[in-house]
Amino acid sequence: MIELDSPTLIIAQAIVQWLLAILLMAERGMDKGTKYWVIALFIHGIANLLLFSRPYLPPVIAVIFYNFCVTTAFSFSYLAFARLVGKQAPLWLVLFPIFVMILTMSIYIDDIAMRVIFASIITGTQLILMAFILTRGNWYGSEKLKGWLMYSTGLFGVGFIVRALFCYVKPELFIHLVAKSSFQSGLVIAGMIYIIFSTVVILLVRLDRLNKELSTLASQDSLTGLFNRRAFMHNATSIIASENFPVSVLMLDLDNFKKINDVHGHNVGDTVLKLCADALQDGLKQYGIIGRFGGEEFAAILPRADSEQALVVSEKLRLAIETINVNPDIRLSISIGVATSSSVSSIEPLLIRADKALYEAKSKGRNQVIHADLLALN
Ligand SMILES: Nc1nc2c(ncn2[C@@H]2O[C@H](COP(=O)(O)OP(=O)(O)OP(=O)(O)O)[C@@H](O)[C@H]2O)c(=O)[nH]1
Repeated sequence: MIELDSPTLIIAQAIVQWLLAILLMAERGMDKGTKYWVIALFIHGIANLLLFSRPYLPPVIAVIFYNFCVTTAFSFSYLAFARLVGKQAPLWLVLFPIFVMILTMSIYIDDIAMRVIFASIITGTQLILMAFILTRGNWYGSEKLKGWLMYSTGLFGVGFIVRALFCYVKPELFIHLVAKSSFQSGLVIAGMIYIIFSTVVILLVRLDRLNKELSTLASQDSLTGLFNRRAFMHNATSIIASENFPVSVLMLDLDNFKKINDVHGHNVGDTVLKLCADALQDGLKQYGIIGRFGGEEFAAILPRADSEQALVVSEKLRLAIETINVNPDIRLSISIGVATSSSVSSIEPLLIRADKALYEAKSKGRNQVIHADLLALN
């Protein structure tokens, strides 16, 4: 039967680290942060293998190369954590601990207590820096997960610093304690739990980020960056459901856009669409939301805007399009149909009325704003 003594656990930890690394590598399109974490796991595994084989290895490999592996693995872990919050770690912060570790291990190759003190200070500092970097930048994921990852990493870091102090004050007691298998086994098990936990957190954060990217892609018009029809309808429905009355809806359509495509080409047409979308969004920012319905047609909803206010905003938008200067041969204009209501239960009737008003604006010569209420009067 396999006993849970520390050498067995150390090998088990190496296997867990390599398995986790292989599992992460199976993911398609690994991002940089995950790559760094995979490298860290692999190197940590090598370090554990060296620790396991320590009695059979020459001191240079058993001590110096082992500690080099540990520090390098934590440097890569730091890089991975920095990426989790969208930051890039400075190179010196990655290389400096490795340099100090090799130097101190070489100097104190025959002094186990000093080796433990320096190795613990370096590892502890690296872990504390890993916890600290999580407080910077932007975290995409649950705050609870961030808290757990930050505190467990920081706690491990502080644990290593305490270990250094303990070893400095009572080296003989410390070495006796470390040699005791149950204490050592406990440390290895805690390390293993931490590694599995942090790998899961890294995966969950990545999943969260991918989800956010997907939902942005699903709601955005790829050319203009405005809401697409589906997302606009969803948002407009929420605005109406919250009874932000009176509510006004605008249907907006660029005039003679086909001519721009025909004369200047599709690429210029695309540029015009982007410029117009930016101008419309800019002009509407504080009043409501806008979406691209397709082609050169847009729709906007203005919560808590009566007819008068909607007409003022629409006129502002019409003028904004007129002043766009793509090139001297292109004169832009837009026709806008407006509809207002104080008690609708869905956006569809408003869209139909605004569309009728837009049709009227087009047939009356374009480049104008017409409110649906005027149609009813005629
Ligand atoms: N460049 C570009 N053109 C597009 C895009 N989507 C639709 N179009 C073009 O937009 C043009 C719309 O033409 P029409 O519906 O006749 O409208 P119009 O020329 O603006 O005329 P009015 O609306 O009556 O003023 C068509 O030529 C479409 O090919 C796009 O994403 N990019």
